[in-house]
Amino acid sequence: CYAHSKRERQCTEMLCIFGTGDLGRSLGQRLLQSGYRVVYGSRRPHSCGPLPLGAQVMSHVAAAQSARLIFMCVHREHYAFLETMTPHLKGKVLVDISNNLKKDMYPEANAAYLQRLVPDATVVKGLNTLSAWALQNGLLAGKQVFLCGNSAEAKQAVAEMSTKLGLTVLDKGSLSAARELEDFPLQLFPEWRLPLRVAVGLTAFFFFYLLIRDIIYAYVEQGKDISFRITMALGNKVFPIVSLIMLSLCYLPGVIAAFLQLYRGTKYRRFPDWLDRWMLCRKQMGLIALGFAFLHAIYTFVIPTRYAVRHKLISLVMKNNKTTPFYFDNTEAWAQDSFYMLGILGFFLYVLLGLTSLPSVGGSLSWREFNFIQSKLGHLTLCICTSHGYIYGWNKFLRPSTYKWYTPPGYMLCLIVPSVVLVLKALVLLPCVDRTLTRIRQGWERTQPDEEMVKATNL
Ligand SMILES: NC(=O)C1=CN([C@@H]2O[C@H](COP(=O)(O)OP(=O)(O)OC[C@H]3O[C@@H](n4cnc5c(N)ncnc54)[C@H](OP(=O)(O)O)[C@@H]3O)[C@@H](O)[C@H]2O)C=CC1
Ligand SMILES: [Cu+2]
Repeated sequence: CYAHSKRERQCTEMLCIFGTGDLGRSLGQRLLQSGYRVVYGSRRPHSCGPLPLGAQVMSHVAAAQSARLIFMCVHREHYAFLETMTPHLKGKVLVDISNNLKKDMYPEANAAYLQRLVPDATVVKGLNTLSAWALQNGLLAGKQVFLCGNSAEAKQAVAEMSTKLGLTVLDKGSLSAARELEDFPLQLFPEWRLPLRVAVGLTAFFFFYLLIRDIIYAYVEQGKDISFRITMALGNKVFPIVSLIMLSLCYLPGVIAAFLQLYRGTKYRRFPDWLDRWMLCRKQMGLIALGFAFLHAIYTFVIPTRYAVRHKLISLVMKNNKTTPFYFDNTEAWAQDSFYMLGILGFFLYVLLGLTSLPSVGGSLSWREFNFIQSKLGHLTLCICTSHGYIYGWNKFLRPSTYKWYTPPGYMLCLIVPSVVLVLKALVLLPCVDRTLTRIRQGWERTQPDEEMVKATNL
């Protein structure tokens, strides 16, 4: 290659791929499209099937000699063949892309094993979160890949190549991180696990609670069979309750963290693990809350078409027609209309929050805009939805016409949790508290002159 500028030289750089399987072929095709030259190392260079146009194929040894960067697109089980050719791999950079089928399948990470087999080469672990499918279909733009390795220079070479393919590279440090990297593709929604468990737990709890309280109790006590309510009415109680609690749980760790920082007077100490984990799944909590709010909205829309509700309304009107005239009650109108108004507003804000949590939308906002929407509007949403809940409770249990001697504890719970969050948030927003917190978050104690230093310089 006689190109002069560094750029041109890179463009025609020769890269080597060991293995002509799915991943090898897709990666080679992608590299060729990005302007690299590609040579394959194969056990059977003459019968390895169709390869991307423009790629060469040779024996492993010959291929290794014509490039410095070698991608290992071979399963770990077959690495042993490298042992016989270690002299030809001296000084080469071996990129280990391999994955395993299970966690902890082998005592050491694949990359560590490779390094042990070929001690004179430099191993870089990475790109293993890519798939042959994504490579082939060009779904790479902005996708994040991880690298780790002991040689900064080798990592740099792989990172440059990855950037050229349109990938975003994240350096995970030395080769000892290989294990972690190999576990990434085996993860199953890790950040969704906790929120989903909480949601399922809450749903189950409130479902059975309401089943016993509303339906079984009515049957046992009054002999009334209202089991049809399981289908709609029960769900439309469970969903808003779970939604509201999940939304509060999404904002609770934020205020706890603020109080912890206030208490400690510093932001330089790590949060306890449980709080860390909780903070990391706030987005998922919020999205699940949005899902339940959606269900609640849909269930509410069909109420007027429900047989039981129509029947109740019609008999009410007939009863009123016969006896007393049907008065228009202003208080009633206020109670009902403000209940719906808050519900609609709350739901609208909910959706807005959900939209801005999408990476494509959130990414286009400035930090301040994002923070404004997620924190200020988020707490406003919580406030509106909680008020919606309070008015519901007032209509249902406390108004003179509907008065019941007690409010069900399950219902209270769904109001207590968000109320606590809101009160705590209000405390944090008090000017004096807010000022202290801002100072802590700006790391003010680090900017204070160190007393010892002052003394020393005075001396
Ligand atoms: N497929 C994918 O989407 C991804 C795969 N990976 C990893 O890439 C590696 C390759 O995967 P994939 O391409 O799907 O696998 P394939 O089975 O499709 O290809 C493996 C290739 O390895 C070579 N090979 C097989 N046996 C031996 C042996 N005994 N000695 C030397 N070479 C051998 C063969 O090439 P030849 O006949 O030319 O020698 C074969 O084509 C794996 O470690 C996998 O974990 C990582 C991320 C995604
Ligand atoms: Cu509602």
